[in-house]
Amino acid sequence: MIHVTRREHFNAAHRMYREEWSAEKNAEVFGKCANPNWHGHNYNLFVTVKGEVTHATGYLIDLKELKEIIHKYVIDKLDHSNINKDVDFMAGKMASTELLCIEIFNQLKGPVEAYEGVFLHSVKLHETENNSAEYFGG
Ligand SMILES: Nc1nc2c(c(=O)[nH]1)N=C([C@H](O)[C@H](O)COP(=O)(O)OP(=O)(O)OP(=O)(O)O)CN2
Repeated sequence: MIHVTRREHFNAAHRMYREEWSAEKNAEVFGKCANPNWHGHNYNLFVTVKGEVTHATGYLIDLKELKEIIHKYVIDKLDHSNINKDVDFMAGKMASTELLCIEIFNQLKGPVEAYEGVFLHSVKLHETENNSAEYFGG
């Protein structure tokens, strides 16, 4: 069993707030992240797949193909987007690092595992240099 990781990058805007809460409560819970002016992050995404190496190629999966999957299902939707407003798989969800990480995993699981013998192991998402979330499914 080998683990192979592809790193990707996207820029996106978001805001942490709940419509049903007052401005005061949003500010109390989310601090500067609730500011009505949207703010952006330079996100770094790490997608790890696992399985056995194919003898003939020495590959688990061609990383060019993994890149294309990540772009089609995730990056093309998120890059230069407003996560709260523009991204179909985040509709109705809080734009936190945790939920974004989980939903990216859910987007990628089917397309990655359409490759025989390839399994999605984890998705790790850095919102800032210091803040990240990692999801292993389930
Ligand atoms: N559990 C979570 N907590 C927070 C999240 C989150 O997604 N999940 N998000 C935020 C903010 O959106 C943002 O990530 C924090 O920004 P900031 O405090 O500026 O983070 P830095 O790493 O740049 O700041 P340092 O304190 O200088 O490390 C807040 N909480």
